[in-house]
Amino acid sequence: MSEYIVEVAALSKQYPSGHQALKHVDLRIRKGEILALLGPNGAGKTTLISIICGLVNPGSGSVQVAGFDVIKDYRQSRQRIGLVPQELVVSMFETVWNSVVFSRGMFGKGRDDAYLQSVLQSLSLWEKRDSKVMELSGGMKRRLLIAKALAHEPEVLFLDEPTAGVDVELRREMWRLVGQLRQKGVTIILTTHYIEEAEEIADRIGIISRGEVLLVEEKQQLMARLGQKQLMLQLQQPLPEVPESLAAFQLDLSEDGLMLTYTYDGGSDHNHVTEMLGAIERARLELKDVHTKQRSLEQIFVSLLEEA
Ligand SMILES: Nc1ncnc2c1ncn2[C@@H]1O[C@H](COP(=O)(O)OP(=O)(O)OP(=O)(O)O)[C@@H](O)[C@H]1O
Repeated sequence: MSEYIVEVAALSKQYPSGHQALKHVDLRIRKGEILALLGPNGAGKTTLISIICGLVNPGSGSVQVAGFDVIKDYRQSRQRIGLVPQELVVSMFETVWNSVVFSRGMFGKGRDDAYLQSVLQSLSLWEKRDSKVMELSGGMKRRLLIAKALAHEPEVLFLDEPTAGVDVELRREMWRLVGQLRQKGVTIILTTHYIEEAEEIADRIGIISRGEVLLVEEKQQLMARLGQKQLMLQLQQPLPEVPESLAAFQLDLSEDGLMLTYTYDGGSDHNHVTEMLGAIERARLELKDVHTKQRSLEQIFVSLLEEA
């Protein structure tokens, strides 16, 4: 058995308009991971997800889900996938309960009311089971989309911008659910414009720009490799300028003279923090407080896109 649940190889897609939305994309998604796909508007994320879910025809290349080709073995591969789309695609006159029953049936799964009840409960929709979709609030409709995507017990869940326009509380709730699903072994792929979210929740980060995958890397590794760190030293007494003996460390002195900042490479084993602190002591500078700051995923993302 392969350790990958989704395997995309040499995938290219040109829309009839002539727009090349994907260029030779290779991507392998591991069973049970949470992969966040980041990229600016129009980068090709939705196109990629739609091809994996069998909704858009690939131009060239191949896509397999659990070993099944998304074209040749469409039903087999699609059965394993739950998709939470960006936009609402639900009949407004249907009740909540009927719409999840329908979603389950669509993939040939036998009826299992106890399971569907647990899905609705985990999304705080059980009380609304007899309500029509049009009677739900916007946040509830979004949760219903997730319930529908989970109705047939998929192995892989795609969440395309799940938290766009969603309030903070619901967003928290969604991430809690994503965490629970992952514990059950569900693989989760999400696209988001909220990079702090990806930073918090993802195991790996993929960055897409102009139809190309720029990188796919473990989040921890990416943060360590590209995340500069800063050590900030708050002084007891203001300094008029950085002392000569500390020049080698290229410290930055704040305008009020009370803060020295040392910036170093967070991923390198060879930083000079210890030497710098020794030099501070020899210069007889008294410290009031010390704290560190790490460059965020958002800053890393922006600079990677600029480079590209
Ligand atoms: N059906 C279509 N016909 C022609 N061009 C399309 C079609 N769908 C998408 N595109 C184009 O393909 C490119 C990629 O779009 P896609 O929706 O995949 O991007 P995205 O990364 O999901 O963007 P966003 O973050 O805005 O959702 C865009 O330039 C878009 O205009």
